[in-house]
Amino acid sequence: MENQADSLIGRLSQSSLAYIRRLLFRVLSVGPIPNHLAFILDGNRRYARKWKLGEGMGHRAGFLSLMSLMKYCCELGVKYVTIYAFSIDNFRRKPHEVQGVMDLMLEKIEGLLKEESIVNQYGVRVHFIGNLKLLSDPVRLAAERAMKATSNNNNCILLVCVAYTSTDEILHATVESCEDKLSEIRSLGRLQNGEISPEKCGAAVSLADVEKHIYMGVAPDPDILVRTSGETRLSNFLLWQTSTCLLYSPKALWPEIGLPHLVWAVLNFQRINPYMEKTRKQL
Ligand SMILES: CC(C)=CCC/C(C)=C/CC/C(C)=C/COP(=O)(O)OP(=O)(O)O
Repeated sequence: MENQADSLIGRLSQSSLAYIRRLLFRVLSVGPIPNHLAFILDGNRRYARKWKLGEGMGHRAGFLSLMSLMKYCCELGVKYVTIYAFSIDNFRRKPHEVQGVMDLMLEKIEGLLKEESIVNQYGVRVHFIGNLKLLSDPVRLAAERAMKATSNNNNCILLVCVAYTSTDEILHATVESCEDKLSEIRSLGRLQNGEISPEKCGAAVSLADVEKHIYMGVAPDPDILVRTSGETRLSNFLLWQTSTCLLYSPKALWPEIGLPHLVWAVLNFQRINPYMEKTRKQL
């Protein structure tokens, strides 16, 4: 009886919170809503140390925050959410730590495919972005399955950057653009002696060619980049895409991030949006 009463109170408080959130989002929607939010999930290990949790528990708590935030973003009408889940440099961490994050990732990607997951409840399409060849077979295959299974969802798009760094992304896009250009030149029969200098090929490559091959080409540039734990570095994340975006670095560790941070970020975006629009037009 007591348990039933507890769960009824729990459900009621959940639904009143959801109601207050809807009202809040309606007020926020009077102003412009960002189309794309990007997050650097910093501070998971520090959170585990702060609360004397076991190793890996910080990343687990971080995943829960990610799911709540994803839900709020969908409710608010944000179309794209990008997260820096694992950088190429993170592979240099202690092997058991890398393994811990990869095991968690595999478990959570499989969880995303379940019917009751936020991805399915909110119609989220998932993209994995980065040098996916660097992932172990089970993680890469799970990522591919998730991309395929959610490919018809179009309410909101979650871009998970794994085995990603911006410099690797730019290098990869540049090489592919040069290869494209080379085969284009070859097919037009413009090669006299079968050789072309790298300088000539490079000169023929345009900005649009590179952007066609950039991993993040599936999304517009972010409007806001949030890095938690008070750090103000970009750490090789979305360098190509953040020239005009608002940066916000709350003191909260990633597992502590919540609705107030999202609301604050959106209010700041709304305050500077007229100026940002002008800068974008001048580019
Ligand atoms: C399926 C899916 C999307 C899973 C995501 C799982 C998740 C929360 C990954 C975060 C991994 C990571 C290296 C975060 C950075 O915190 P940190 O370890 O650098 O912590 P610190 O800043 O305190 O050192």
